Amino acid sequence: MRIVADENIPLAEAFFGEHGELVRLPGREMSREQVRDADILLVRSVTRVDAELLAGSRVRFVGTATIGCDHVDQQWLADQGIGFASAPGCNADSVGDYVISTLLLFGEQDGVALTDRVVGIVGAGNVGGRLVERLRALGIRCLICDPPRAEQEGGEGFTDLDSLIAQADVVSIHTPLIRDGDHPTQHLLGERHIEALRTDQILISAGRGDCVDSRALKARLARDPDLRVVLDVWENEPDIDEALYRQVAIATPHIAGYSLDGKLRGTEMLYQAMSRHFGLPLRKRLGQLKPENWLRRIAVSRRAPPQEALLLCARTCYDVRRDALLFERYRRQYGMEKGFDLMRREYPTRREFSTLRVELKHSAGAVREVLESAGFAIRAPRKS
Ligand SMILES: NC(=O)c1ccc[n+]([C@@H]2O[C@H](COP(=O)([O-])OP(=O)(O)OC[C@H]3O[C@@H](n4cnc5c(N)ncnc54)[C@H](O)[C@@H]3O)[C@@H](O)[C@H]2O)c1
Ligand SMILES: O=C(O)[C@H](O)[C@H](O)COP(=O)(O)O
Repeated sequence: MRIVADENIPLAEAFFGEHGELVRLPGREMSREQVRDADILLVRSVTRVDAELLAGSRVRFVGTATIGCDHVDQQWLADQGIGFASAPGCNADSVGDYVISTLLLFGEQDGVALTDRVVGIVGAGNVGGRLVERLRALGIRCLICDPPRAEQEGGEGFTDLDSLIAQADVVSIHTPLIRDGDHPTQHLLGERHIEALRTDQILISAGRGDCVDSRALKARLARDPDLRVVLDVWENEPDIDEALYRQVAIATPHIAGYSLDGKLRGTEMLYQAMSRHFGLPLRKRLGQLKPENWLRRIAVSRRAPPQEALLLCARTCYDVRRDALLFERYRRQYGMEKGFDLMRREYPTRREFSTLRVELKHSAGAVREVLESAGFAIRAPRKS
């Protein structure tokens, strides 16, 4: 078989190599001619997969190693009998790490404890839902706006977007890009909502760029530069609005989910789906191929102040400021459009909180509770 894969899918050779010739291509530039003779196409979110790319090709299976699927015309694939798989949840915890790093940073800057801020999560699926679990375990009050879930599960525990914006200190958006239907998310955070934000609120957007009306956001920030906005996703990536880039408090080039663990999970999920589709045996497992975190463990004593231990462990794994600084360096050196994608291609290895083993000399206590809630792997003596 001929397999065409985005060059940013790690371990594609290890997982798919035995099934045929593997051709690596830059995702944003994949053309009709390049994929015409492929049997399998493996993409990330930067390749538009539709009739224009695939009509008349030999492709029988398409996989996207991402959570988001708005770049794939799934109906067209189904109509053609082409198999399709995505990687639901693969990098959900990485996005959670990104948000927790951001909350810790602002908490430290403002001298405000994590638990003193109410966090409003818009879109509580794999990403937002898992984030809510971690934040609540940390003792943080969370509000959830997720109308499709509210409809299915009954309204209890859910709030509407207006009330969430009125009550939360942090508004964190984790919705997919949905262009039609009962609950579209394109410009979900539109001018009215953006105007309703208070200057002392924090807005985080890590779902898809089009979920926030960036023109309205730009206008608001021009009048109110103290409003803190964290943008990981943008309209018109990679050629994003430079004026907006300069206005936001933290700007990153769509890397919230870019931990090695999240990406590798995505590759393995596609391998499993592809094997099922073609009736092939599963010979490879991520456990055999995944590198260990080079920082294997960190030891914390019972005297450690829990919040300081959390800050230290979180920053040891991931600090969002590193990515904001790196993005600025790439932008200066290569310009926005090229710098945006180059940083993503050369992204330094980042590991999830869950790969850092925290050793405690005691079985229980506040430090353990906090670190476990944040998602670290705890090793402690058994309770006697
Ligand atoms: N920045 C990144 O690196 C990154 C990484 C992973 C995922 N994402 C994006 O985040 C999105 C969400 O990921 P997920 O794994 O949680 O997806 P998911 O499908 O598990 O959950 C999405 C949730 O959004 C809810 N939703 C749908 N329409 C809504 C609306 N109008 N208002 C509020 N909620 C609504 C759904 O009911 C669902 O619970 C992905 O589709 C992807 O676009 C971004
Ligand atoms: O949907 C996802 O999984 C994420 O947005 C993912 O991190 C996107 O990565 P990309 O396709 O941009 O490499």
